Amino acid sequence: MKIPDEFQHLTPYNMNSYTDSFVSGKQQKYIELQYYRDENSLKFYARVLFHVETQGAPGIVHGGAIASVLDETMGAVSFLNKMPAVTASLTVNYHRPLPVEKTVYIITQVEKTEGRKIYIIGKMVDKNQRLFADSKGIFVKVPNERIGL
Ligand SMILES: CCCCCCCCCCCCCCCC(=O)SCCNC(=O)CCNC(=O)[C@H](O)C(C)(C)COP(=O)(O)OP(=O)(O)OC[C@H]1O[C@@H](n2cnc3c(N)ncnc32)[C@H](O)[C@@H]1OP(=O)(O)O
Repeated sequence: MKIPDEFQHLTPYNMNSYTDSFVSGKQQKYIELQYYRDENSLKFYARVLFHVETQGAPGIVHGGAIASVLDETMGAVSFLNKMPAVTASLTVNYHRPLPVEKTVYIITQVEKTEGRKIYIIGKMVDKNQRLFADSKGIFVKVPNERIGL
């Protein structure tokens, strides 16, 4: 199935359930973000629109903004799979410049786990399946109380 069709079958995540995040919280006005869950898979999804305030070079979304959203969407997939974890390492490949004010879609998934390590991958594409960035990271499971749960 292709994005964004795939999103039509997903459950929108209640964005008011946690509103303190720098990336998705209520204080953040420059990135429009909606998360989605798929009850039947280990994937997590986001629809994202970066406003002009997130630009680095004129008209182009700052790579750090892209990395932040990928990081959180990757972290969220581990939480939702009941593996609270923190980012230990994150690699982002930027395949083409992302214009501001353009809607893109993120899919993240757990690739494998090894002890406390969770290997997570992500990708960001537009509605035509053009790849803007992809990512991989190692997240390390930590006790709930370490992250305020
Ligand atoms: C719920 C949905 C809501 C949706 C809506 C709201 C979302 C709401 C937010 C939710 C999602 C958060 C999304 C953002 C996620 C962050 O941004 S987390 C913040 C940034 N990251 C951090 O602060 C982590 C800082 N680092 C640390 O705390 C510690 O170094 C670590 C990573 C816990 C590891 O320390 P440790 O516990 O002492 O463990 P250690 O024995 O050193 O390592 C364990 C294993 O990991 C490996 N490892 C450690 N570091 C590395 C590394 N850098 N590279 C590779 N391997 C490593 C070790 O080699 C070891 O491997 P094994 O020997 O077991 O094979």
